[in-house]
Amino acid sequence: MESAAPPRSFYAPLAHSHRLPFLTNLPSSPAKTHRPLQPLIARKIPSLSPIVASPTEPLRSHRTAAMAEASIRSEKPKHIVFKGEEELSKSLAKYTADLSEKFVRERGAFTVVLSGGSLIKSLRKLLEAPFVDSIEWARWHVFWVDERVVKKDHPDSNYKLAFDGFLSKVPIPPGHVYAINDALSPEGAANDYEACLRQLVKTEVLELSKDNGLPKFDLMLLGMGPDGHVASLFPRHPLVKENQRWVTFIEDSPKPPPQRITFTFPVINSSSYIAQVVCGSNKAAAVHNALGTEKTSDPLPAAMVTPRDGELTWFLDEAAASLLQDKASL
Ligand SMILES: O=C(O)[C@H](O)[C@@H](O)[C@H](O)[C@H](O)COP(=O)(O)O
Repeated sequence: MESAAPPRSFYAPLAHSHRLPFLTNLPSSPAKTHRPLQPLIARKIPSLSPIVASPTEPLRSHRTAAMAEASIRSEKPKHIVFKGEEELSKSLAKYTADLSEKFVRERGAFTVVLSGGSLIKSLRKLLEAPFVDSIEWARWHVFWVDERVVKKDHPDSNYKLAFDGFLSKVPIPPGHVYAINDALSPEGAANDYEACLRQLVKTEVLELSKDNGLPKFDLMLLGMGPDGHVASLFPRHPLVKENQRWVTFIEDSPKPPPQRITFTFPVINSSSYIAQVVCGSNKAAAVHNALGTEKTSDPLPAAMVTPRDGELTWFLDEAAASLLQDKASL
């Protein structure tokens, strides 16, 4: 039995009680957004297994056309439940490092898409041994699945969140960190970001899916809001149906701030690997709803994450998984 969809609004206005110090030297151009703080470390890690506790095939490459077109899933995606966020973050680091090693070996680059929110904190184990020393950071290319249209030094900026908590601590080349142009309107920033992606296809940093001509990111790291939104694609918002644009914009986001840009579902679902990282009891109802297999005409955005030819894994803590039937934790 499915739980009812969570109520429409979970979002009280944000209190900006403690503004963080302004960052300096953060140009608007996507080509130069980030300063590496450490020398490059390029030692390869030995071959590692694809992921812990993998109950299904590592990569679902033989999905039927009908399955690929489905807007809601017809099978239960892989999910892993951890006792707590600490255990989850260790596994997420290994999962990410393994995929980094795989894609760097296979094609010399690793395209990683970040979201905002608590995900960034859950990436902290990548900053520790053995991962910090073994990952080929110079081969990483970092994108955002969604971004708030604010200046890069604003406390609401997903770029700032990721820079302060993660990117400033690893030697990813500045030109490989693709932040939005924060001088533009939401529409302008979405157009600019899409143009940036199209340019990266030309230079072969980004691959295209052979079957649908959309960019195929190696790894997308998604969070989920308590209302079941992913990226800036919110329940019952028309943008969840956008299927022409790669990147679009929203000016009435129910979660503040209202102006954002976001990848669309066709692009999200063209990824090779997607990790849906969710912690906390306030998300249990949405997790239960999204991981259900019953078809509904009004699926939560989180249930619309259905990679066409890739692998989706949910990383859950016990609290987020508390309403699931099969919630044995690692
Ligand atoms: O910019 C944003 O608002 C995020 O990208 C958003 O999609 C986030 O990932 C979820 O709201 C989960 O956030 P929490 O993990 O903080 O709940």
